[in-house]
Amino acid sequence: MKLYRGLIEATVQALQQIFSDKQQADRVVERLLKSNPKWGARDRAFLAENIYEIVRWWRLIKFSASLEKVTQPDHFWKMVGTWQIIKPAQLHTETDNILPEWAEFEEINPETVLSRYQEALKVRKIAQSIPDWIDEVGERELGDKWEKEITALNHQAPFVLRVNTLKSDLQAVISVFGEDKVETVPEVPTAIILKKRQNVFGQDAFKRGFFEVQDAGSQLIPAFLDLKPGQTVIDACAGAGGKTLQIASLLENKGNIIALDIENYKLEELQKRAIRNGVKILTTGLIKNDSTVKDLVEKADRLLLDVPCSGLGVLRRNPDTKWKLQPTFLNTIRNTQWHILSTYSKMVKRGGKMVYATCSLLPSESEDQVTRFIMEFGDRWRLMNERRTSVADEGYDGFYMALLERIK
Ligand SMILES: C[S@@+](CC[C@H](N)C(=O)[O-])C[C@H]1O[C@@H](n2cnc3c(N)ncnc32)[C@H](O)[C@@H]1O
Repeated sequence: MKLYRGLIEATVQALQQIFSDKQQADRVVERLLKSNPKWGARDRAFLAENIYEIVRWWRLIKFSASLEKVTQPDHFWKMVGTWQIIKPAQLHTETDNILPEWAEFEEINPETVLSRYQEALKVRKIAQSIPDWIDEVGERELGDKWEKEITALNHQAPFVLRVNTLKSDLQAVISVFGEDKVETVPEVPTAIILKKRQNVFGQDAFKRGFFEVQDAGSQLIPAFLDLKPGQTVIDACAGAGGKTLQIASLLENKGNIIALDIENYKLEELQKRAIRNGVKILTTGLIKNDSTVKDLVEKADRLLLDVPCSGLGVLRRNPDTKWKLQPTFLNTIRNTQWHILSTYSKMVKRGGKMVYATCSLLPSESEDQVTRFIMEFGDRWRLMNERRTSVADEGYDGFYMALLERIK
């Protein structure tokens, strides 16, 4: 595709906001597209993809561009120009890689770039474009599996919908897009993969609550809770409620859902989504201190702990996480996860069940936390089932889920 100056300027600006101003990539892209409604579908797709791919391959591009740091506007231009040169090889596309004769690209020598790129491919952490410390943690915790997972995490994620069975059904949502435009997922009966990315949020079917956007692997987590209509379910880290809404579907709108979080704006968003989804059994509660949890001791038939985590399992969707995560955050978040697991679990009734889930590939945030829990509380709890989804082998995002039963 011919490079249009306006689009490349917008790309440079967006990257400055992400890397210099530390803004979230998805928000930057969303704002950029909203503030330029006249751009056509092709330009919008080019921009979003170009920005995400540059963020994903930042370290590889920086090496190919022979840049030590990227702080000044000319560095950002060099990064964007360098990406256009290596993009066909990196993404196996047929796009040409000849740069326009713009002053900002004058100093880029394509031959040097391509030779540096070949060198980069020999070193995993540069070829896979990850910080040293993430490569080290990944290898230490996952061993041989790390390389194939991180390789898979560097591909664009599929675009997946969850059919809201409170308002619609699989066939009806498929017909909104057309049989030939979608794929289904045998293991996940409410998941539909759109073969081509598109803006679904303007669709009438979305506004009427027939579907939500949710990865198929994520849809396995509420299903893991072994839900029955009529139960009281607490979703203790509900966020904006992707999984809460699915829980309501699985309960067939019968019973009670109490959705908690420490961030009020997320619960407000959940309430809006719940109205769109036709959810009638939801109460939300802001966790301000331990008393919220104390008031709910032994109230839940089912508890979902979709705990905050490193997000390393969803790097395909949030590639900027690689650059924003700090090693110290891992320790802090493991402590938070342990606090949530060891204290929030008291909200489950005797005979009730809970699911502990993360979107991390790391056992230290997942399996190890559950092992510690069973070691400390094994007289009251038993581990019933555990599942890890593989990005490389199954194509889902990388989730961990454990189903535990309170026996006493
Ligand atoms: C992985 S996200 C949840 C995603 C959500 N369940 C969904 O499906 O969309 C983790 C959530 O935990 C919340 N959180 C962080 N610390 C918490 C705490 N101590 N207690 C409860 N929620 C917490 C965060 O605000 C965040 O919304």
